[in-house]
Amino acid sequence: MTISVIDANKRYGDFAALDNVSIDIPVGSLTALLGPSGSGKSTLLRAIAGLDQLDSGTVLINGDDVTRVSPQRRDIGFVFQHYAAFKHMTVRDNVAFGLKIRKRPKDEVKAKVDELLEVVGLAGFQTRYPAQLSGGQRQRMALARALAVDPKVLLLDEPFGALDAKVREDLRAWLRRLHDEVQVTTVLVTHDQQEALDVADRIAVLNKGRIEQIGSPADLYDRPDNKFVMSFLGSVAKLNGVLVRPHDIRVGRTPDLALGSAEPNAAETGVLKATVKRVVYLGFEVRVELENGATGEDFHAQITRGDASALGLNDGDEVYVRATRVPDAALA
Ligand SMILES: Nc1ncnc2c1ncn2[C@@H]1O[C@H](COP(=O)(O)OP(=O)(O)OP(=O)(O)O)[C@@H](O)[C@H]1O
Repeated sequence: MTISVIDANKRYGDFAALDNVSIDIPVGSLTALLGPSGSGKSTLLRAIAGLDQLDSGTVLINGDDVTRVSPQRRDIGFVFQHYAAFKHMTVRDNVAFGLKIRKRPKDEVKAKVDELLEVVGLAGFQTRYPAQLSGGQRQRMALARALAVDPKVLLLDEPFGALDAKVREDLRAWLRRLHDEVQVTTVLVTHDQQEALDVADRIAVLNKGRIEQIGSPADLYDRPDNKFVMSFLGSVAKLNGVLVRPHDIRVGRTPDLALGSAEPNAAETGVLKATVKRVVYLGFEVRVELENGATGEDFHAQITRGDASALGLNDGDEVYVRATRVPDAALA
């Protein structure tokens, strides 16, 4: 179901948690709300869920104005970072909860729960209690519970926030597959740009209660609208005041590395002197950690293994760098 938020405003005292926010979330998409702490992500999600009232603005779900409809009647599944499972209930009963209160027939409940536990990879865990699950398994149980009532919309507020990096990564991949399978319109709140790039097909970047940009991960990464989006989504280096991506930096032994190049924007940063501080081999790519000769600032360039071995870089070497590509936003 399409979700539209139109001109949403929410203030806490003088503070604008949402400042005239409008967003369309297409049916079946997995949209990430991404932004730093306090940017308004959870406030926007809670407004979509109906858990908080907006001061002004409208929320439409599939064209219906639900702005004043209670959360229970919005057909929404919700999962928070710290999911509160019913400790005294088994996994099966936790997942069945929403169906039971809707008084669905017993065999239907059992079939649905078994199917969902299969989908979330918890088949065989039916009779365990939440305390007997790992953190990642508990979050998957929470997702199964949210999906049990066939919500029109699934809202996830940092659902993997409390878990360690490896488990987060596994769950991200899993959520992506689940979403491809179930195709429920999903909105995920995260402050982790890697998570957003990894899992979402659309990302809305929030900053200070406003939406800076909405687009596909590739759009935001390659064609950011402004410096905030550029810096928030991916690493940047500052060369002569211009923001560039580390893989758009060329490293050479001599200053003439800029000559004879047809690459656009090459002149924007000019050629800078830098000192190699460390060379880190990351597999296919090599990260060259550098110190800007003019400003003393640290930055890094990401180059191929082939280029690195051709250059034969050592710590302490003096090199020259320049950008091969500068997004328009970096110059604005
Ligand atoms: N009930 C409240 N009373 C007062 N201020 C609030 C309340 N809820 C949220 N805020 C403020 O509104 C702003 C936005 O909060 P919100 O939770 O939406 O941010 P967020 O982007 O989700 O941040 P985080 O990633 O830290 O959860 C914050 O500055 C927060 O302090």
